Amino acid sequence: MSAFLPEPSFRHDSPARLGVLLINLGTPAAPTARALRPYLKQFLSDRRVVELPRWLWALILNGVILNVRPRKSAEKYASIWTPQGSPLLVNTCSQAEGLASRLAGEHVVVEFAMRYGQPSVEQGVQKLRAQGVERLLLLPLYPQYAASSSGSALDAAFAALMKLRNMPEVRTVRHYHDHPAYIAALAAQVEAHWRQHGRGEKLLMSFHGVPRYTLDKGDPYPCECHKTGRLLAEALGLAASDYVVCFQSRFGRTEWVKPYTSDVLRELGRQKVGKLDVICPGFAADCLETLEEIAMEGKETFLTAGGGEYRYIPCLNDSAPWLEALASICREQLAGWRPANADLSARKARAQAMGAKA
Ligand SMILES: C=CC1=C(C)c2cc3[nH]c(cc4nc(cc5[nH]c(cc1n2)c(C)c5CCC(=O)O)C(CCC(=O)O)=C4C)c(C)c3C=C
Ligand SMILES: [Fe+2]
Ligand SMILES: [Fe+2]
Repeated sequence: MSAFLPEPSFRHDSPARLGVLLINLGTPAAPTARALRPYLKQFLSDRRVVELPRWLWALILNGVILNVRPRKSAEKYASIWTPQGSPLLVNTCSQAEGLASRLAGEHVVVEFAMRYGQPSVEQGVQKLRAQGVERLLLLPLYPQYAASSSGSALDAAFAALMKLRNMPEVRTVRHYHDHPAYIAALAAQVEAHWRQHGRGEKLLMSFHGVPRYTLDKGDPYPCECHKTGRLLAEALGLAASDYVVCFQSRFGRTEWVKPYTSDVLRELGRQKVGKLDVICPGFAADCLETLEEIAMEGKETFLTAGGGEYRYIPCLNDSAPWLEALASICREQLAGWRPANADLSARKARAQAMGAKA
């Protein structure tokens, strides 16, 4: 039997179609310990995510984490689950729909996939191939590059491509942390919040953390987070003392990049900050880490420490400025591929002209 997947039967002489695959992290199928276990096993077995020696990590993961964490995480997921499902899945799906409708007139098809869980990256690649996509843009939805997020998403896409006999041409967006359209969409999100609720005393920007050793080994992630923070502050006209960049979601016992969001929230509470605005610029879509850890737990930490009002600003989700930004990021990458399409339309026009003569 062939090692390669059968090719979909589309016409090879039709115009080369462009495709975009949006890739996000993934989410369990249900907010239950039963669904969390395989999801966490897949996620935490990724060697891009945990870099401990394999044998040691297998002992810790199977012996401790997978016996304890699924139940605890399931409770957290249950607190944010919507009637349509996991917020991350719902938001990513509507981003894909919004992007597809913006690019539909440009012969570009869009699918989304999840690095862990469903719909898988392999399914995403196959769906695009089945629609005749010969030029494929891979777009991990993480604005800042980390080996454990964007790197791993691209690994999964390349692994899926390895199984194809007839590979498409491929481009990747490895990050967009300083893209003007992304920064403008974030600024628009904060400004809309300010218009509704008034301006807070400080803007806290919380990014997902990574282990400190990844920075020491050359991962650019924390630097990209700081750059996003600085550019957003500039776009909003904030002074250095008006905002703070910090890192959330610490996992395990090793040191992660600092300052930790929980420590900063406690400190700002102690300082009796009256109105704190909180945004998570590193998450394109609201999810467990933003809705539970930041909007709920973070609020409690701040208020318990003596803080005043805690105002969580939603992620970009399917806001119009963000979908426009996403479409621009795609168009820039797809641009170099267009001349070939133009050739094809010229060929089509010639064929039509010849048809008209006949
Ligand atoms: C084990 C270490 C982890 C690293 C490294 C890590 C990096 C990382 N993660 C995201 C984005 C998300 N992570 C989410 C959940 C989540 N993250 C970890 C661990 C690491 N992440 C765990 C164990 C979990 C599962 C939930 C839990 O049990 O607490 C999510 C939310 C998913 C959802 O369904 O809502 C996102 C998004 C980035 C961007 C990143 C590196 C920069
Ligand atoms: Fe994570
Ligand atoms: Fe978390």
